[in-house]
Amino acid sequence: MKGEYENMKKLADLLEKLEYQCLQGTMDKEITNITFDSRKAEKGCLFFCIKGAVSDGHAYAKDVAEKGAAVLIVQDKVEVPEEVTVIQVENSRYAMACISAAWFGHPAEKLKTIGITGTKGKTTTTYLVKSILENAGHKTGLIGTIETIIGEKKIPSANTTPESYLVQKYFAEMVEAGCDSVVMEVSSQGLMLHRTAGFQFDIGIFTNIEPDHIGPNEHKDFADYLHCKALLFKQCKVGIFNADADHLDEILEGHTCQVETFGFSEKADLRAENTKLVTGKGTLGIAYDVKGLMNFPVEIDLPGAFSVYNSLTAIAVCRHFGVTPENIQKALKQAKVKGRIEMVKVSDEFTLMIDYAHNAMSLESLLTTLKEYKPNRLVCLFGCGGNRSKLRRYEMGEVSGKLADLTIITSDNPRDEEPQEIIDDIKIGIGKTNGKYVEIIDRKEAIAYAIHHGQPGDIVVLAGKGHEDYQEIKGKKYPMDERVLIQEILEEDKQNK
Ligand SMILES: CC(=O)N[C@H]1[C@@H](OP(=O)(O)OP(=O)(O)OC[C@H]2O[C@@H](n3ccc(=O)[nH]c3=O)[C@H](O)[C@@H]2O)O[C@H](CO)[C@@H](O)[C@@H]1O[C@H](C)C(=O)N[C@@H](C)C(=O)N[C@H](CCC(=O)O)C(=O)O
Ligand SMILES: Nc1ncnc2c1ncn2[C@@H]1O[C@H](COP(=O)(O)OP(=O)(O)OP(=O)(O)O)[C@@H](O)[C@H]1O
Repeated sequence: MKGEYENMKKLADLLEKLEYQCLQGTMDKEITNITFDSRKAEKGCLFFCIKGAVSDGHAYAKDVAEKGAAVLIVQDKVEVPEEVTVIQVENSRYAMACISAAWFGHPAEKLKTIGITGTKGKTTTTYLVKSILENAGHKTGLIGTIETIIGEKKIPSANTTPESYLVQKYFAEMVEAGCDSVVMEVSSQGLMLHRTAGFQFDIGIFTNIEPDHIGPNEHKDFADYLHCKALLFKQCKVGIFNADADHLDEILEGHTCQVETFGFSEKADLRAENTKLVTGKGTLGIAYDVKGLMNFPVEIDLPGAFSVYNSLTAIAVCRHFGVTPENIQKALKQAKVKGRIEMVKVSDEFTLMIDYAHNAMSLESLLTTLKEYKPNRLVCLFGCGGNRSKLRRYEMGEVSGKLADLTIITSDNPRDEEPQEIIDDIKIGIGKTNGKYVEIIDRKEAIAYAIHHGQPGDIVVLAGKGHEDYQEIKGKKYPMDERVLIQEILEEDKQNK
C-alpha cells in the first residue's frame, strides 16, 4: 500500500454524493487518514463516531480532537474545539462505507465482486468459487469467516463480514496484488450494519435461510433477518437464487437485480439432475448432471445434497466468467474446504471427517445427510463450548443421540467452565434418546478412541471445531488442530506397532 500521506485526500472529495450537514469548522481540510477506532486516531485524521454494541464512538470525540483529528463524522451532536470540522450524517456506518470506498479509490470498480449471503453454505461456496476461478486463470481474493486471502497473504477473521473500512482496504490490497475478482461472505449483520455499502456487487448469491442469528445484538426477529438478507439484492447487478429455498418470495421482494436460479427444481435455470452418492476408499462424494444454462456431468469429493447446492452455486457464478465445463470439472474434483466436511484419510476401511457443525441445526443437517450413505455405523464426536447457552448442549446431545449410532462426548473450548460439567449437560440431552455414548474428556484421547475403534463402513465425524486450531481454556487459547492430533495419533500407532 502507498504511504498514508501520499494518500492524503480532500474532505469534499471523500464526501462525494453523501447527504450531510456541516455543524462546525471548514470544508477545505486535507485528510491524512480515516479511522473508526479512537486508539488509532492521529493528527489530521477523519474519525467516524460509530454507535456500537458495547460503546458509543461519540464518547471518544474529545479524545480524538485532542489527538489532532481534523474531521469527525457524527450522528449526534458533540462538543469539540471549533477548529475541528464536524459533519453530521444520518448513519455513521453508512457514511463510513461510502467514505472508505472513496478513500481507497473505489477499488470495487476494478474487481468483479461476488457476494454470498444465506444461513448455510457461505464459507464452503466462497472457497469453491475461488478454486474454480483460479483453476481457470483468474486471480481471486476472498473474505469470509475463516480468513481474508489476498494472493499469498492470509489474514485471520474476527467477523464473517468485516467493517466497511476493512472491506475497502482489503479490496484495494487485492487490486494492488493483481486480483481481477473477489468472492466474499455477506452476513445479514454485515448488510444490516452497512459493512458492504458504498459499492454495487456484480453478482449476489442467496443460498438458503433458516431461523438463526436472532437475539441481542443480532436480529430482533426472523422478519428482520429476512429483510437484512434481502438487502443484497438491491445492491447487485445479477442475483443468483436457490430456487428450492424457503422464503424465496420474501427475499426477492424489492430486488433491483437481474434474476437467475439454481437448484433441483424443474423451474431452476441451472439444475442438478441424476444425483448419485459416491463412496470410495475412505471417501464420500456425490455425482450429478448439470442441466439448463450449462450441460455437463460433475463429480465432487464432498458428500450430501448440500454439496450439490454449494457446487451448483459455484458453477452458476463461474458461468458468468466464461469458465469451461472441463475447467469446472477439474477444479471441483480437487476442491477441499478447511473444516467443512473435510475428509481426513486414516483408513481404507472407514471414513473420517472434520466439520464445523457446532449447533443442533447444523449437526442435524450434517448427520441426516451422512445417513443417506447408509454407513455401518455413524459415529459422532463432539463437545460444547463453556460460557455459552446450556440449551445448545442439551440440543446437540439429543440430535447426536437420535441420529448417531455412537456418540463420543468430549471437550470443546471449555473456557471458564469445568469440562465434566459441560459433558454432564450433553448427557442430559442424549438421555432423552436411546443413543449409545462414551465420554472421554481429553479431545485427543477421544479422537484416538474413534480411530482405534473404527469398523469397516463406518463414518466418523469430528464435529464442532472445523477450521479452528485452538482450545480455549480459562481465557487462554492453546494450540489444538485436529489434523495435527490425527497425524500424531497415527504416528504414535506406528511407533507402538
Ligand atoms: C455486535 C457487533 O456487531 N459487534 C461488532 C462491533 O463491535 P461493537 O459494536 O461492539 O463496537 P464497540 O466496541 O461497541 O465500539 C463502538 C465504536 O467505538 C469505537 N471505539 C471503541 C473503544 C475505544 O476505546 N475507542 C473507540 O473508538 C469502536 O472502534 C467502534 O467504532 O464492531 C467490531 C469491530 O468491527 C466487531 O468485531 C464486532 O463484532 C463482534 C465480534 C460480533 O460478534 N459480531 C457478530 C454479531 C457479527 O457481526 N456476526 C456476523 C455474522 C456471523 C455469521 O453469519 O455467522 C459477522 O459478519 O461476523
Ligand atoms: N448449503 C448448505 N445447506 C445446509 N447446510 C450446509 C450447506 N453447506 C454447508 N452446510 C453445513 O453447515 C456447516 C457450515 O457450512 P458453511 O461454513 O459453508 O456455512 P456458513 O454459511 O459459512 O455458516 P456459518 O455462518 O455458520 O459459518 C457445514 O460444515 C455443513 O455441515
